[in-house]
Amino acid sequence: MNLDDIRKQIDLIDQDLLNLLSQRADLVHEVGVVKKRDNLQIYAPEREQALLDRLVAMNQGRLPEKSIKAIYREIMSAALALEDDLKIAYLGPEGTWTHQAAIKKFGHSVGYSPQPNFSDVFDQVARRQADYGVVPIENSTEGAVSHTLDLFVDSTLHICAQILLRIENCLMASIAREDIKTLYSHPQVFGQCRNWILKNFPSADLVEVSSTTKAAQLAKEKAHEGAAALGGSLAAEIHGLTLLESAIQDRATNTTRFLVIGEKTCPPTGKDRTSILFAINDRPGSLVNALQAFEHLHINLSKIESRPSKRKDWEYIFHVDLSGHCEDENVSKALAELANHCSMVKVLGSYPDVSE
Ligand SMILES: O=C(O)C(=O)C[C@]1(C(=O)O)C=C[C@@H](O)C=C1
Repeated sequence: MNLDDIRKQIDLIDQDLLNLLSQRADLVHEVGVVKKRDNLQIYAPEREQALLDRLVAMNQGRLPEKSIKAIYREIMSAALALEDDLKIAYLGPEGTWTHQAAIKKFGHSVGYSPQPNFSDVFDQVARRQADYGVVPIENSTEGAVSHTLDLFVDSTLHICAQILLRIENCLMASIAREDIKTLYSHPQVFGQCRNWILKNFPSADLVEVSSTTKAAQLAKEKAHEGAAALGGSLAAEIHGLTLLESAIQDRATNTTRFLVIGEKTCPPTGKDRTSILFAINDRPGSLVNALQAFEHLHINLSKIESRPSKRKDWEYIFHVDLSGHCEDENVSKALAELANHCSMVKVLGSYPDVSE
């Protein structure tokens, strides 16, 4: 077959695909009407997960899993935009890793609202100026994002999904490498690239700023002072900087886990993760006793962080992630047992335990 003949066949298939997508859009519109009538959440992570799992399992063609997921991410993004004028708040400005995580989850058809800091992301969702928010919670090299953990303590919002994003940091500048005197970046990124900085720029000044996009902007504006930035390649693209070195993070697999926050949590999917926080009574053995609730019910704990309560010196709040959904029988029993040892227990949410 010659090229023209093959392209004619592709055109016919695209016509069919578009017709099918339009039929899907009509049904999605109906879903939106029902959800609004019944006051249900527009974004349904449990349904998205089930749909993706089913498509990947039934795929017998040439398309790799990654491509099927990327295509359907955008189909469902278009669906979300058709159902409602969805707005997602994230730590801006445009081009930050949080922005990229948000796009990975919600696609390109929904609206985005960059915020200057984490508390404003929480605030926008709480005041219904945004439908959902995206915030980083931990990095595989640098650990917890403590500011996010602290914001959950007084918030009424819930976690409804998680996003895992591989973070590849770069050195970017509009000057030559040998002229660099100052490095700008977000503190988390400095932490992720600590060994590389010590080896390559042991005497450079390190200046912490609120985001990697801001760092790129400053590298541009202060180029004459020897400024460069560390961050993602999108930040370099936005501010027209040259990538002088890529993949400078100390661990190749460097990954950040982000959370989607909204008014409600997510229904069970069969493979879920639950995030809780609690404060224990100040007595010997309290923490051990509290955690034994999970051992008794064979529940795996994947993470524990402690943060100062900020109410009383040397009093702590513990943040724990566990396998299972808060509606699962063993998890709800463990949470009830936990409450006997604590002055406060709060379930932040249960959500699909995706590994990408
Ligand atoms: O099934 C739903 O609840 C929908 O809103 C439809 C749909 C889809 O495109 O399939 C879109 C958005 C939701 O997050 C999940 C699925």
